[in-house]
Amino acid sequence: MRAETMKEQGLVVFDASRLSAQPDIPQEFIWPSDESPTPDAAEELAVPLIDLSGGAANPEVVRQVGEACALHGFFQVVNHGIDPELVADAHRCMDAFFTRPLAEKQRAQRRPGDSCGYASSFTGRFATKLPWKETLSFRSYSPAAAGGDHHQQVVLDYFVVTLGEDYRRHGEVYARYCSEMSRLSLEIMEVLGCSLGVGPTHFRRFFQGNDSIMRLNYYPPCQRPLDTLGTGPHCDPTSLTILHQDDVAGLQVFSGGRWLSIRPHAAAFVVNIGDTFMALSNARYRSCLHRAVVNSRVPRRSLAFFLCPAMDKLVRPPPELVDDSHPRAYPDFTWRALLDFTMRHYRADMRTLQAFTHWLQGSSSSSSTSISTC
Ligand SMILES: C=C1C[C@]23C[C@H]1CC[C@H]2[C@]1(C)CCC[C@@](C)(C(=O)O)[C@H]1[C@@H]3C(=O)O
Ligand SMILES: O=C(O)CCC(=O)C(=O)O
Ligand SMILES: [Fe+2]
Repeated sequence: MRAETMKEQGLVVFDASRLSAQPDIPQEFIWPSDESPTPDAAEELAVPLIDLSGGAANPEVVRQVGEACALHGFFQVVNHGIDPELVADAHRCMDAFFTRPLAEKQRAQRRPGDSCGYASSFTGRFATKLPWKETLSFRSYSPAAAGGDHHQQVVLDYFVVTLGEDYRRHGEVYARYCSEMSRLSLEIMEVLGCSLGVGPTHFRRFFQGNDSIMRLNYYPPCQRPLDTLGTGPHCDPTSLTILHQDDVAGLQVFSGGRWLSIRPHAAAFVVNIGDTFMALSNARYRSCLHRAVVNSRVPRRSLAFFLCPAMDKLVRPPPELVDDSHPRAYPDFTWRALLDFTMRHYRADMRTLQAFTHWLQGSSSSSSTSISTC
C-alpha cells in the first residue's frame, strides 16, 4: 500500500504534501476519460463583470444579472465593497492551515454525514473518482438568540474550539469574511428579486436568517493533471455561491456543449445560482454545471461561500413565478432534507435535484430526515 494512501482504521488517507510530487497517482483519483480535462486549454466563458457600486436596484445591473442567470447561471461582481485586505487575509489563513501537518488538520476531521470539518479528498466517503483537493468547511449563521446577522461568533468559536487557541486569528478573519459574504449575498438577492419581477425584498427576507456553509478549497499540484479533477462536474445544491479564486485558473463551466474557463480576477467574486435557488425561481434561472481542474506546478485555492436558507424554511417559489405556462418545476422541500440527501445518500452531481425529487417521492411516507451539523 503506497505510503501516501496508507490505510488508517480502514480509511484511505490522502497526504497531499507527499502525493503532489509523485509522478504517478493512485487509481482512486483517476477519472473516466469522458469527464477528465481536455488537453487543450479551455477557452474562456464571457462572464459579465457586474459593477455593484450603482446599487442593487440599478436597472443595468438587474438586466445583466438576469441575462446571465437565465443563460448559464454565472456572473462576476466588482466594486462589491469588500476590503481586498480581508480577502488576502482569508487566502493567507488558508495557506497557513493547509500547509500544517496532516495530523493537525485532522483535529477538524469531517465526520460521516456532517457538512463541516476537514476532508482530504473525501477518502472514506467515496470509493472512486476522488477529487484532488483538501477542504475545510464550517457553518456560518446567526444564532436566533443573537438576533441580526452576527455570523461572527459561531465562526470564531468553531476555529478556537475545533483547532485551538492558535487559530483564534483564523477565526477572526473568517468571521469577518463570512459576515461580509452574508451581507453581499443579501444584496445579490435583491438584484435577483428585481430581475425576476418579485421585488427587492422577497428573497432578501427569505435568506435573512441564512445558515450558510463556508468552504476553503485547497488543490495541491498533481503530476497527472489531465487524469484527475480537483472538483468533479456538479451543480451546487445550495442557493447561491460566492467564490473567490486566487490567481491560478481552474474553474470551468459547461456551457454551449463545452467546458469554458473563468479567468481569475483578484478584485471580483464569481457568483453562481445553485439548485435550491433554481427551485425558488421555479426554474427560471439555471443552476449551472461546473468543475475545477488542477495543474502540475502550483497549488490552487478558492474560497466558496454557499448561501443556504435556515434549515427548516420551506423552499417554494413565490406565486408570481407559477402560472399556466410555468407550472411548478419542483415539489416543496426543506434545505435540511436536500443537505441530508447530499451528505448521506447521494454524491452531488449535475442531476442532484432530479435525484432528490425522486427520492422525496419515494420516501414521502418515511419520517422527516434530520442532519447532524457541526
Ligand atoms: C452542500 C454542499 C455539498 C458540496 C459542498 C456544498 C456545495 C457543493 C457540493 C459539492 C462541492 C459538489 C461536488 C461534489 C462534492 C462532494 C465535492 O466535490 O466537494 C460536493 C460537496 C460535498 O458534498 O461535500
Ligand atoms: O474551486 C473552484 O473554483 C470551484 C469549487 C466548487 O465548485 C465548489 O466547491 O462547489
Ligand atoms: Fe460548485
